[in-house]
Amino acid sequence: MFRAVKATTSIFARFQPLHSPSTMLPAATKMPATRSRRSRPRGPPTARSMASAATATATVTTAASAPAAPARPQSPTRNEAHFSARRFADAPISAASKQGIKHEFLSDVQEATLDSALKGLDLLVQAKTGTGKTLAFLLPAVERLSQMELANRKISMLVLSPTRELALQIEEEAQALIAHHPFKVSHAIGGTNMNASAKRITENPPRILIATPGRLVDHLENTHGFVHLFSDLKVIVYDEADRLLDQGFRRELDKILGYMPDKTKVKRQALLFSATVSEEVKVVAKGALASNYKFISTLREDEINTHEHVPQQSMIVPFSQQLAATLAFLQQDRILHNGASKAIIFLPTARLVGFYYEALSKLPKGSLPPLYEIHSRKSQPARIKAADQFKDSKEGVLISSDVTARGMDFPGVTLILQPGLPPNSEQYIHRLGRTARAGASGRGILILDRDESFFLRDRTIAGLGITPVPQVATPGLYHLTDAELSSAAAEISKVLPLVSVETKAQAYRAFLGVYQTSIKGLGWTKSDLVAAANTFVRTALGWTEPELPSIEKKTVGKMNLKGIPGLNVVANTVKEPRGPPRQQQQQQPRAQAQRPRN
Ligand SMILES: Nc1ncnc2c1ncn2[C@@H]1O[C@H](COP(=O)(O)OP(=O)(O)OP(=O)(O)O)[C@@H](O)[C@H]1O
Repeated sequence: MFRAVKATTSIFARFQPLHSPSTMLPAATKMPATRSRRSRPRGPPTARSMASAATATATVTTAASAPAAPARPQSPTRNEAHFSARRFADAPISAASKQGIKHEFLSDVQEATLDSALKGLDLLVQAKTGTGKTLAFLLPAVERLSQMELANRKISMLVLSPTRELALQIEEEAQALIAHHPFKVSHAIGGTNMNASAKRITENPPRILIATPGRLVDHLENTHGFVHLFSDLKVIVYDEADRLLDQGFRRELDKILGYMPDKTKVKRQALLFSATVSEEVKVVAKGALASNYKFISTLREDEINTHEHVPQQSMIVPFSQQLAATLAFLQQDRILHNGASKAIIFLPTARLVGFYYEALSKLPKGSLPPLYEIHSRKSQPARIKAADQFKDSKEGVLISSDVTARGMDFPGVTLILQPGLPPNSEQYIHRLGRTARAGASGRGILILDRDESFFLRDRTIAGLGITPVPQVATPGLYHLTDAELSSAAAEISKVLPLVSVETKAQAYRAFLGVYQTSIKGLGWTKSDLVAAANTFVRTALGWTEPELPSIEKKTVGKMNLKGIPGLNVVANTVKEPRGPPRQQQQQQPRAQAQRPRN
């Protein structure tokens, strides 16, 4: 088993104040600088890490309108670079692939897997978020295809992705890699026109297909000739393998594999990659792997978890103040990264994303960087547009559900905010992994109500070194004084009346739906849940109507809250509201069917 030995020095110097503030607000701050190329024990900074370091070294001046300045993080981070000393130029790969790769050194996971993958072995691979797993599976697979006799007009490589955005991102990376190969790549993802993708794929079959499971099953079952395209499949990749193998996708995966050629007749390679691979996943994964498969982890023996190198903090505030705390941290991040603050706020459901987005958009113009919103209730073109705009933005705030929590590579993200209970420790880690990618730095803050604080005692989470957000300015940490929280709360109280009643009602129902799945951990009874939601709607969402938002009888039943007093239960509407098209629902995992959509 490969276990990489990593450089222990940070590629970033500590945050250093340039000079003291001459006013109440600090004047300027120097952000982390990269170590000189000479002093790097391993590969040099890449274009991307250079770019993010350049951003990070910008001098920071506070805006006049900004709140009291945060203490400058003195970077307790030991943000390691995950690059090996092996150059792509020296790797046993084709000139065509070399031309398509823009990096100089292989990352640790690329180095650790290349030789085994080139031999055609099945692999189960675990490596930290943002360390180049995509190229680690694309490169050897493309190399092997380039040396094989391939049947004409067949798909030779299938990459499965749990989300549409990730599928498109993988396609883009594959496109760059194969630019000098005689291969084509295409996608099959939900939320797009089924007939158009059927035509595109069957009329001109790509050598590589990137697909989300739901849409792929749809094509296999309904598109004439589709199954036949896979009769010579050579490689199947499961990106975010643990997610694909969990209950939510199990049925789709079984169907997909049922349509693929018999492995004993057509030999194919399986590559399973993720940042989180639990012992249970290892057991389930065996079903997708040959018996002589290799498990490769680039985590060191002493690394208890995947992301402890990103400084993380937690803040306990009542539900009613979580939005205000979120705003205060966004403002601090803006001061710290003058003109280059890129934050993501992760929320557990589409409706709560909608509420945060609407509320924050009502703040006076210029209060925050541009806001973007992504969740499953947005149309696919709107999701793609928001993801692209946030990727390309110099500064911005993305408010998102978990549809972007895995795999998405948004450059230069400085802060991950997680208000409210994350679904589980794996999801916390993947969300956090949207920052500090490819050797860059970044931070995370988890904002919990006291009742949600049990999450911090989860075995994995407890091992991550999460430190509390101090209530006084403290070097090296984001902080939140009572005055700052009150000031943000005052700003929020002005915008809540501007948020639509429907948005608030939907967020209220989403709260009930999400928290009912965690009442055991929260130590709540069903009555406690209803009481918490009823307080939440008035204090956090600013609901001022005399009657609470209504909930249909059938929804109450689905939430297991029948007979619990305190809800405004109404009869079911006669006609079922029309759901989104079938393919748009396919990423909704079955195991979470009781939870509201994300
Ligand atoms: N050898 C390399 N040198 C420098 N940068 C690299 C290298 N390989 C990949 N990258 C860049 O690192 C970033 C993260 O890569 P990628 O998205 O593949 O990470 P990942 O490990 O799959 O992350 P996640 O676990 O979040 O899915 C991308 O911007 C990619 O272009």
